[in-house]
Order: sequence, then structure tokens, then C-alpha cells
Amino acid sequence: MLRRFPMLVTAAVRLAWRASRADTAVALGGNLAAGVFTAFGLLATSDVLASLFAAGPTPGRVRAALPALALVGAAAALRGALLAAAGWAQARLKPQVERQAETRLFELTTRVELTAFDDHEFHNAMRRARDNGVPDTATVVEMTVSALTGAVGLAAPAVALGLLHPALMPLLLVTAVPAGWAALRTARLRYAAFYRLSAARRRKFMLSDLMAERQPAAEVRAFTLRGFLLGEYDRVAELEQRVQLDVARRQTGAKAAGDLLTGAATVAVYAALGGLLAGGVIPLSVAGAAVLAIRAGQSSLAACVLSLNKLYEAGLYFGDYLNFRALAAERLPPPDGAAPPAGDFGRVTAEGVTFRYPGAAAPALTDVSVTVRRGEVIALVGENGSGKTTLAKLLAGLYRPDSGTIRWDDADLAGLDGDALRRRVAVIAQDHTRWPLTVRENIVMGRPLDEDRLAGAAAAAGADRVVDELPGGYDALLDRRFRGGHDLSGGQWQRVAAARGFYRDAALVIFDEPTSALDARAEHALFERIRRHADGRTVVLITHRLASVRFADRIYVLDHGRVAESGAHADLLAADGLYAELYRLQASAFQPDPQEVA
Ligand SMILES: Nc1ncnc2c1ncn2[C@@H]1O[C@H](COP(=O)(O)OP(=O)(O)OP(=O)(O)O)[C@@H](O)[C@H]1O
Repeated sequence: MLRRFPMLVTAAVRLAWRASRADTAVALGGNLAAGVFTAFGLLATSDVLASLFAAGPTPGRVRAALPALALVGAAAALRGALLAAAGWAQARLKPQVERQAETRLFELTTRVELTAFDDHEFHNAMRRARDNGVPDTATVVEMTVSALTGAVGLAAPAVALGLLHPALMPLLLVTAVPAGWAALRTARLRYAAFYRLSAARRRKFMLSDLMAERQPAAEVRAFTLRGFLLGEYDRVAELEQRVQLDVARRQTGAKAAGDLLTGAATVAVYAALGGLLAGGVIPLSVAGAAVLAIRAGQSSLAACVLSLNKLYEAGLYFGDYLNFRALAAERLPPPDGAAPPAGDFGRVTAEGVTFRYPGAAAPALTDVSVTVRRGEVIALVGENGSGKTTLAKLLAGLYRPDSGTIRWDDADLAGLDGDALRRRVAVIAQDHTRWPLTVRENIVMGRPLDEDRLAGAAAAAGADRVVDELPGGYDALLDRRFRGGHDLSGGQWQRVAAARGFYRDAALVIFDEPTSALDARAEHALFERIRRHADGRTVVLITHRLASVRFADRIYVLDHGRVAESGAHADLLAADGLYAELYRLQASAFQPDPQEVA
């Protein structure tokens, strides 16, 4: 704790300072100043008692105590005002710090290299940082201020006691040790359990989503998955419960031991005070003030220990947040990427590209070379898992090759600024996201709105017919979980996704299985449109509909992550290789059955 404490406090104060300088200054300054008035009030109280316990008639003693009493009152009033101001500033800090922490987290999650999302360690760290780290960031700041307040509240009576008699100060601090130990131990136990359970919790969240979300609801019923899911959920929940009960038992033990020792320490303190008084070391007025100071100190101590407990625990989660930020920072793309070449490029080439997903046993691509020239449509074909999507993502700069190069004209993608590059690429992914936004936002996707271009893109993708049938047209919200929301069929979604590609007006357009859910008429129309779209641009098309890739300028056939063959449709047929085999297989499905014809 001692090792972590300075780092925690520094990071928390820095975060708070960045969120609001004024509120941080008032929260810290107000509490410190209030502590000074606490000590002052206690010393004044000792004077009051000294006047009251002095020899002489009672009215005279009371009169003599009045000036010191006025000082006690003034100190209490000022202390109250300072604490109120500090409390207000502290309350204002909380949402500001939380927002700042969350924004910084999402700035990282949206910038890290895509491969980070294929790494389970990264996911675990992100989940811990997002679900507990972010909310506890504000707690760390709050508890840092509270712990400092408590420490000042403890230091003030300690100093006052020291001024009354040097032997009294250590007495107060003795009572702090057992409570502090118990608080840290309980926090540590809770965090250790949380850490142990974090992977199981993720699984539980995933299962709860599967059982309570709209999207899987139909399949849960269709495949009668209810029993299986509930059983899995129960297994994870059982483990979680067992760990939590164990933690509760051990925490109760630690707290009981702490309380017992605190009680013993308090008895020892009062015994020592009695001894000092009996031995004539301190007068009765000082002993009375000491009792008040010890009580004030103990209540500050209790508050301080409570804050330290929460600070320590929140600090562990906050540590996760800081660790995640460091982890994510390591996965950011190189900062000083050059701008991609101005104007349209003439050629995109991949040379000897090899790429392996993190943790994968074998590379998804091995020594792949392809070339796409401006105005061309190239098609990537091959069996499932042969590496088509991976290659398309590498060409778009979403992944970086482990070896080999990808160039736009002569510029190596590795040296280019990723964001600037991707602004000139449109990727219509096979597993495109069904954004819970309006149709317009789904097509425009953050680009400046141009109604004419929107209408053109929608028409090109056949999404205009979808829009015509929706009550709100382009303003229809595509999410049934919200009031007035709509859902689309698979093919309708695919049209909207394709419209995104046409709207973006990018130099390189990648269509990954753009027609897998389309009806025959729409499929034909879309391939026609894609061919026209290649005019002045570069189009990479991935599809299993081999009849539709005949028009491509060049076809690359991938097999187990390698380019097995390439060339125009006629050449590949003549070569009689994998492409010819796949093509004939598909074509045979359309040969009329002789019996049917008869
Ligand atoms: N995120 C990932 N992490 C690890 N391996 C992956 C990941 N994505 C794909 N792979 C693996 O990489 C290989 C190539 O996958 P890819 O998606 O590029 O194939 P594809 O040719 O597009 O297949 P399909 O025709 O089914 O769309 C496969 O073996 C696949 O299992």
C-alpha cells in the first residue's frame, strides 16, 4: 500500500487537476485549511478547560473562559464553511473526472491496431478497465481527497496533543494501526476475488446477453437452448457465489480482529492517560482536552481508514485502468505516419505478404502478391477460410503484414498515417455492422451529408426501395429496441451496407461478399453497378458467385492463404486448375436435369 499510495495519489490528483483546476484546488485547499482550524479549536478548548478548572468562584471562571470559548466557536464556524466549500468542489469533481477517464479510454479503444481485438488479454484488460476502472477513477479522486481530509483531521488533534504534552501524540497513533490493517486486508481480499473472477464474469455477461438480448432470442428458442444456457449460467454463477462467500467469511474475520485490537489499543491509551494524570505529568485540564482530542482524532481516524480502504480498493481497479491505458498505448499505430500520396493512385500492390493473426497456429496469408490498377476490378475467390477477407483488410490498411509490403503506387502503407489512408478506402465487410442509427446515418457514416449523393448511393445499391417502404424514409431508426425503431431483412441490410460503399466515394473500394443475401435480380444489378463504379477507382471484389466474377479484370484464386492461380476468367478456365473446378461445380448446379427437361 505504501509503495502504491504515492503513485495513486499523484495519478488521481493529476487527473482531477486536468478535469477542473478550480474544483481540485478548492477541494484540497479547503480540507487542509479546515484541519488547521480543527487543531486551533482543540487548543482553544484546552484553554477553556484550563479556565474552568482554575481555582476561584465559578462565575469568574466562566467569564475567564469566554474569550477562549469565542475562539472555539469561530474556529468551528470557519471549519464548517471551509468543509462545505470543499465538499461542494469534491462533488463537482466526480462527474468531471469520470467523463475525462471514459473519454480517454474510448480515445484509445477506437485507435488501437485492429489486431488488439483478436487478443483475449486485451479484451480482459479492457473489460476490467471499462466496467470497474472508469467508475472507480472518480472514487479514487474522491477518496484521495477524503483520505487527505481524514489525515488532516487526524494530524490536527495529534499536533494539538503534541502541543499539550509530547507524550500524548503517539498514544493517538497507536489506535490507528489495527483499524488500518483490517481495512487494507478486506480491500485486498475483495480485489483478489474480483481478479480471479474476471474471466468467469465476462462469460457470465456473455451468457446473460445471449439469454436477454433481442438478436439471439429467436435462435435460443429455435434450437431449444434455454436449458443449456441456464445450466452454463448456473455453473459460472455457482463459482462466483462460492468465491464471494469465501471472501465474506475472511473479510468478517479480518474486521473482527481489527475491531478487537482497536478496542484493546483504546483501553491502553486511556490507561496511559490515567497514568500520566495520576503521576502529575499533566494537569486535569490537559487530560480533559486530550480526551476530546483523542475522540476527535479517532473519529477522523475512522473516516480516514474508511477512505483509505475505499481508496486502496478503488486504487486497484484504477491501477487496471492505468495498466490498460499503457497496454493500449503500446498497440497504437506509429504516430508519425506520412500522408498518403495526393490525388488518385495508379496502383495498389501487395508483394510477398505474410500475415498471422495473434495467437493463431498458422499464418492466414503466406507470401501473397497481388496488383490492382486504377479502373480495374479484381476478384478474390477461393474456398472458406482461404484468406480472402484477411487479404482485403491488409490492402485497406486495417492490418499490417508481418512481412512483405503493401504499396499505394510507391508509398509503403507501413509508413502512412492509418486514418488518412482509410479515409480514402471503403470497406463493405462481409459481417458489416447493423448500426443502431437512422438509415441516413447508416449510409453517410460520419461523412458530410450530401442529399444528392445519398440518393445516388442508395439507388446504386438498391437501398432506395428499402427506404421507400420505411415509414420514416431516411430518418427511420434501424433498431427495434428503441421506440419507433425498425428492423430490416438480411438482404435489405446488405443493400444499405453496399450504399455506404457507394456514398463514400473512395479511391479503393472493397466489397466483401456484397450479394450473399441478395435476391437474383438485386445481385445482378449490384454486380453491374460495381463494374461501373470501378471507373476511375479501384475495386476489390470478394465473392463465391463465380458467374459474377467473369467480368473482373483479374481473378486471384486463394488456397490455404496462398495465391494458387491468377488471371482472367477465360485463362483460368483454360488452365483447368482450382478455379475451373470450382466454376464447373457451380455451373453444374444450373444445368437442366435431363429428366426435368423431358
Ligand atoms: N480474427 C481472427 N483471428 C484468428 N484467425 C482468424 C481471424 N479471422 C480469420 N481467421 C482465420 O484466418 C483464415 C482466413 O480467414 P478469412 O476470413 O480471411 O477467410 P475467407 O477466405 O475470407 O473465408 P470465407 O470465404 O469463409 O469468408 C481462416 O483460417 C480463419 O480461421
